[in-house]
Amino acid sequence: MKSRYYKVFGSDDRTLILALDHGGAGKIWLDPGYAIAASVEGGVDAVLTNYGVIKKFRREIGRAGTILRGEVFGTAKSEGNLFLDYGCEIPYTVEDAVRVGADAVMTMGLTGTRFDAHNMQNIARVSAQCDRYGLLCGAEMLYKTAKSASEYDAETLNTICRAAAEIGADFVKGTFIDPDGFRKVVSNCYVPMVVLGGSKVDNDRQVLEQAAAALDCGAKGIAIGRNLWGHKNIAGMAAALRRIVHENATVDEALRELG
Ligand SMILES: O=C(CO)COP(=O)(O)O
Repeated sequence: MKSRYYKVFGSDDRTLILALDHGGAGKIWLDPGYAIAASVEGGVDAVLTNYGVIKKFRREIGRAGTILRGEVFGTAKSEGNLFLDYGCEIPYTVEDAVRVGADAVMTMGLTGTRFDAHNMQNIARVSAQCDRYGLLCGAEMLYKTAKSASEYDAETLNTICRAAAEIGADFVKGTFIDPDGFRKVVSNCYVPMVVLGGSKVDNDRQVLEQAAAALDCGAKGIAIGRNLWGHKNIAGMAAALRRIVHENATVDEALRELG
């Protein structure tokens, strides 16, 4: 498991992850091989993606860490709300993950709905299986109710992230909130926390600033999707983020990677 840990996290215990696991949410016109190759060229540590993408684009992933998205959420054409109306299901086994060369499995810890316990049990099950095979289990911790889309106070974020660590997640992916609140959550979540990206913005500085702020509060990395694979210069953006994650560069220094 240690060697797989260091495929996902660098020797400084930090990670930059390309998140290409969105279920058809805008990326379906994208060439995954191109996005992966450019991100790896720019210096991502790991690629989080779906089973079929791993199988097809193994060459492009190359030596980067490989994180299998465990769930299949349905397509963007589904009726109903993917998160609120269905429990998460993980059709792949950890043995399947090993077979495609994954170093970790990412599970969806969607809380706040009537499927909360079901989804947490998925994490527990995958975590125990991952231990058996020496893979890491990541848990993406979200809280959504019919009323609140994804608004987090520190208490809520702390509850769900800590719960994931307690049932066996080796690292937790969560949303960045205000710095003071986030710092408390990170310090209470005794496994590494990685922050997720966010909706597409046309402002590189803003993306880099948010990454730097999260790391400054103790996050061990970032998992970034739309603002990386949706960028016109994917390799440059990955290189800029890498400077923030692994070199403690300032945002101005990192921006130079983008010309
Ligand atoms: O981690 C992520 C998805 O799994 C983050 O994706 P976005 O950056 O597009 O929000």
